[in-house]
Amino acid sequence: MTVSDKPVVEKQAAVEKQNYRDAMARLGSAVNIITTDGPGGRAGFTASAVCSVTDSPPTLLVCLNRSASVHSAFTQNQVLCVNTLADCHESLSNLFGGKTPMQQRFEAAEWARLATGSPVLTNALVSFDCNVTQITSVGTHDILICEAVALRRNDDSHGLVYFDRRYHPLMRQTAC
Ligand SMILES: NC(=O)C1=CN([C@@H]2O[C@H](COP(=O)(O)OP(=O)(O)OC[C@H]3O[C@@H](n4cnc5c(N)ncnc54)[C@H](O)[C@@H]3O)[C@@H](O)[C@H]2O)C=CC1
Ligand SMILES: Cc1cc2nc3c(=O)[nH]c(=O)nc-3n(C[C@H](O)[C@H](O)[C@H](O)COP(=O)(O)O)c2cc1C
Repeated sequence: MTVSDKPVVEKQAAVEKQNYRDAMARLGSAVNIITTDGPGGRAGFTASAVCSVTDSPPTLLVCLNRSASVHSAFTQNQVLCVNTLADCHESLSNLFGGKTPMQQRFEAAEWARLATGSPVLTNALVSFDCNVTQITSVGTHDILICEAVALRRNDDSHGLVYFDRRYHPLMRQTAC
């Protein structure tokens, strides 16, 4: 039997936007509510485009569409909190991912503050309170490079994954 070691690749002149989104929908990711407060006002939005960059200094990145209504608040304030959602937060994620007025988004949950003054979701799986240290534009989005200055964890919560355009609970292994 002959086994080809070459993967099957569909040749295309260019990757269409819709094909790209359909492909990206197959990458499962954590869901986060990114918040800010300061001179630019209080704001928050749902984001799956969040990634760890380096632990020295502790740095993550957040991709934010420049056409989002929250964009100017984040670039003016230069601080943000990444609140990673737990399995109970599906409706909160939809609220912060839609066209809902800002006050209505924040009224739906309880918030605290850590070092930067950005709203910290009290029952988030984990919260990273950050200073925005660099902003780089790529295509439609700004990549916000963020240095964590305070952390808060809820070690008993289960996780939430966004995969195939739906939310899925991710259960923590419990001792038995
Ligand atoms: N990175 C982003 O800006 C993301 C934006 N969204 C927005 O949330 C809404 C619902 O999304 P879905 O139900 O997942 O269906 P969808 O078909 O719009 O997106 C499928 C996947 O493509 C990627 N994606 C979507 N819009 C993108 C954008 N403007 N820039 C870069 N990547 C993008 C994401 O990985 C997303 O999970 C849409 O309006 C979408 O634009 C969702 C996920 C990520
Ligand atoms: C599951 C999910 C993930 C999302 N991820 C991102 C993201 O990573 N970056 C982004 O700019 N927008 C993302 N969005 C879209 C924003 O949440 C949405 O555009 C934001 O609420 C701004 O909307 P507004 O202009 O009505 O305020 C996502 C939406 C959903 C539902």
